[in-house]
This record gives sequence, C-alpha cells and structure tokens, in this order.
Amino acid sequence: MKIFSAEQIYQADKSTIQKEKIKSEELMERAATQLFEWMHSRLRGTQVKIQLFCGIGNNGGDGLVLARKLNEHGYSIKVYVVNYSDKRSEDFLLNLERLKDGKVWPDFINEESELPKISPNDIVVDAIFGIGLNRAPDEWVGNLIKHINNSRAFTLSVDVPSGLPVDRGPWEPSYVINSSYVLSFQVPKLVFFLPRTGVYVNQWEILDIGLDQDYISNTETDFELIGRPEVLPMYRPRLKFSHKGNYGHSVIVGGSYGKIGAVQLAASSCLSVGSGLVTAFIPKCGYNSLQTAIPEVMVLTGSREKNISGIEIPFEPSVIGVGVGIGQDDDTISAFGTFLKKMDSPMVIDADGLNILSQNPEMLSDVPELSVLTPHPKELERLIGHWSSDFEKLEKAKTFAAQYNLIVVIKGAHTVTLFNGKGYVNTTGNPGMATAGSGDVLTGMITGLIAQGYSTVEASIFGVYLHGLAGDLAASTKGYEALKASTLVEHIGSAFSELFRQPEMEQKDKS
Ligand SMILES: NC(=O)C1=CN([C@@H]2O[C@H](COP(=O)(O)OP(=O)(O)OC[C@H]3O[C@@H](n4cnc5c(N)ncnc54)[C@H](O)[C@@H]3O)[C@@H](O)[C@H]2O)[C@@H](O)CC1
Ligand SMILES: [K+]
Repeated sequence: MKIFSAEQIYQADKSTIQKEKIKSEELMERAATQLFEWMHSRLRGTQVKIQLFCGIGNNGGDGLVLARKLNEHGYSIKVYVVNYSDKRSEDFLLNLERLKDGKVWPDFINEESELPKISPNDIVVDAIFGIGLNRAPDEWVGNLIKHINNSRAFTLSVDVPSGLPVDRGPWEPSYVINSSYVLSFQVPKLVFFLPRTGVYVNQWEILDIGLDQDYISNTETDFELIGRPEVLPMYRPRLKFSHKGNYGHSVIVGGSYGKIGAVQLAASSCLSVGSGLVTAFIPKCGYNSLQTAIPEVMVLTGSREKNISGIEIPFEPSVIGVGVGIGQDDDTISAFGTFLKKMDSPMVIDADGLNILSQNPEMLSDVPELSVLTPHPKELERLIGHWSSDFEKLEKAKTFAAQYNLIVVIKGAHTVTLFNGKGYVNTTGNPGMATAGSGDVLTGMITGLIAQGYSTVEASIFGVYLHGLAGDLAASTKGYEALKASTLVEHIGSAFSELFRQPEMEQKDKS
C-alpha cells in the first residue's frame, strides 16, 4: 500500500472533488460517515460519554459531522471547539451551523478557558489537528493535549493524532495526542511506523473514503507499506522437476570463538528459507559444534582456531552472507577487506561486517553493487552518523544507499528497506523478536532467497516480511519473552504456508 505525503493527500482530495464533481463538504460528509459507522458498529448505542474536541480546520469539521451523526443516533455527546485560530475552514463553519441546527451547542475553548473534566471512562474523539498542522501548537493547546493524555480515557483520533505532523518530527513531543486508536483516511501515514513518532499510535486502521483511484495508482510515492498483497507476487514457486542445484548454493562467512552460534542460526535459516545448498565458512573452533548442530550444512574452516584470517571459497557460490559473529580482530578486518576487493557479485553484510565497514569507510567502495546491508539502529549510526529525527535518519540512509548503490535494511519494529530512493516499510514482527540472534536469522533468510534467484531488493523486502511473520507465528504459541531466535527458524516453514492461507469463511449460525 502506498504511503502518501500530506501534499499528495491534498492532491488526491482535489482530484476526487474534480472528477466526481462533488463539493468538498460532501467528501467531508463521506469521511465522517465512515467514522460514525466505525463507532456505531462497536458501541451499538451504549450510553458512554463521548467528548469530541474539534479544531477549526477540516479535521475539526470531520469531528463536527461525527458529532451531528452521533447526536442523531441518541449518543451522549459533549462537543468542544478548540479555538486556536480565527482562520476557520468553510466546511468547518458549515458543519458548525448544521450541528447547531440539531440543537447541539459546542463549548469554545481558548487560552483563558478552564480545562474540561474528562473521566477515564469517557471516550475522547480527537479532531483538533489533522494533516494540516504546520507549526507547533500554542502552549495552551499543548496543555489541553497533555490534559487529554493524562485523563487515561480511550482516545480515538481522526486521521492522525493531533499535534503529530505527517512529514517531520513533532516540534514539541509532549504536545501530541497519545492515541488509543487512529482512524486514518484512505492511506497510512509514514509517521505511524517510525520509532520516535509511532509511539503516539497504539492501533490504527484505514477508512476508505473513496479518493480517486486513478490518482492513487498513478502517483509514485517515496514509501510503501509492505503487507501480504505486496509480497505474494514476489514469491517464486518451487517447480516439480527441480533439484537442489536450481535453488542456489549459499555461503555464510562468519563466526569467532564464542560466536559460532550466529553462523549456526544464519545457516539454518538460510536452509529453511529454501537455499538448495548451504556452506558455512568459519574458524576451526566451530567445526564440531556446527557439523553436529546442522548436518545439512557443509562446513569449511579457515587456518586459524579462533577467528577468520583469510577467506577462500573453492567454488563459485550463488551468494554470500557475511559478518555474523565474525568479530573485529585485525586479521579478520584485513581478510574481510581483501575478500570485498575479490568479490563482484552482491552479498549480504551484517553485524561486525558492518562495524568493520564503518571503521574502515574506504572499504565501502569495494562492496559489490546491489549488496544488502542489514544494520540495526546503532550499526546504522556508525555508518551514516547521528540523526536528530527519524526523517533525517531516512534521508541520510537513502543518500548513503544511493552513493554506493546498495540496499540498506534498517532493522526495527517496522523495518525499512531502502533502495533507489524508495523505502519499503514492513508490517510484520513483534517485540518478542528483540532477542539475541534474531538478526542472524534475517541475514540467513535474505541470503537464502537471493540464492534462489530473488533479486537482492526483493529478497530483502520478502525476507524481512517472512522473518516478521515467522516471529508472529512463534509469538502466538511462545509469547514474547520466551521467543528465541532458533524458534524463529522453526517457524519459517509455517510463515510460507501462512502467505497462502485463505481467510476462514465466517460460519453462519443456523440454529
Ligand atoms: N483528503 C482527505 O483525506 C480528506 C481530509 N479531510 C480532513 O481534513 C484534514 C486536513 O484539514 P486542514 O487542511 O483544514 O488542516 P487541519 O484541520 O489539520 O488544521 C487546520 C488549520 O490550522 C492551521 N494550523 C496548522 N498548524 C497550526 C498550529 N500549530 N496552530 C494553529 N493553527 C494551525 C492551518 O492553517 C491548518 O490548515 C485531514 O486531516 C482530514 O481530517 C476530510 O475532511 C475529508 C477528506
Ligand atoms: K486528529
């Protein structure tokens, strides 16, 4: 699903209005009807107190239309207009009159007003600011937002949490609504998925308000949300008359004394994702344990006992995954540098492989083009330097990826794969996956997909999605805390099956 910028959303809005020859107030009515139906289907007339806080723009207008509909259906409502400016939008004013026609008189809140009482049992509708926010809210509006957050009431945000800009970080982090649920119009917003801004969004859902489909499908976006519909077409089915030679020979280079497990995890996940053959290249100390742990994996060792000091692979591998558990011994660093110079087909680089690159940036130009780098935030910072917001991080990482023609996979709650100026935002995974070895599994999976003929960018997007899905399936039986990286590997098979599972038909109760 495409992730639009605020500007593109306004454009989609305009294009819908022109094409359908409707007025903007009709689009607002349509949007707010969706909001109302969402609430009504859940509340079914329950007499809970609903407090609606509406700004003076179109987000506030949506709130007023919702208030009118809730009132018409007998809900117990209280409407506040957060009067932060006298530049009221036309559709806001129109709907204010319509609300009054229904005998609902909103209270106007301004700088001097007392903060209204909100009980934890109330429902708050947050329609103060939408995507039009373009500067920090005034202090008194910020205080109202803090007051709503402190109330612990269930807070339903219209389109976006108020105070959260969609194309940058917030000016003042405490002046943003902590939403229990965001009902966002038509398209998801990038800020929902980034670590510093996603914290304001507990749950979100998209409401389809019928914006112009031609505009949506013909418009290129900088970011895309990756779910099942996006990865399914990437899947390459295994053929009946195929043999292991059709699915590539992966090599995992890594390991050092005490860190052979990293290679074990990467190699076994590489096999489980379907690589035809897997060879591990490790220092001698890991030979017995690795051969014993995974009989399917072939093992080559270097000349040293505890670390890698030279990398010789006596055949032409389909792809190489390098760096897991490799350590940063001086000889390992120079062996890695020589290896990069020698190789010209893309590889997957992780962990200490990345740390070596950040400490020896001259090696970056030897990394084969279209290789995949899989940093977690600390490793990324070592590579590209410090950032002050998620947006700056993404820009810097994009520039870095473009400079060396690489794919950069920024690991996190919503892993973002960056390639060719575009970001692919993953939707699978859970906090149980924040555990030792989880990244080694991802490296093995991406490597194993490349071995089978997936392009390096597809392998990254698909691998990240499957890795998260395996984690979600593992968490459904193990919970978060007990989830180990090896459990992830065990669930790779079910993750593939899950991709093709048809949603169960709803059973109709005939009794
Ligand atoms: N295309 C869509 O998706 C639709 C959008 N609609 C709604 O329209 C919203 C956008 O409406 P608007 O463009 O009117 O903007 P907002 O309602 O988000 O903000 C209102 C106005 O306040 C001003 N403002 C911005 N920051 C401020 C600040 N810190 N202090 C004081 N004033 C500030 C700006 O002039 C802004 O236009 C969306 O979020 C959505 O809720 C819906 O009505 C219908 C369709
Ligand atoms: K809002």
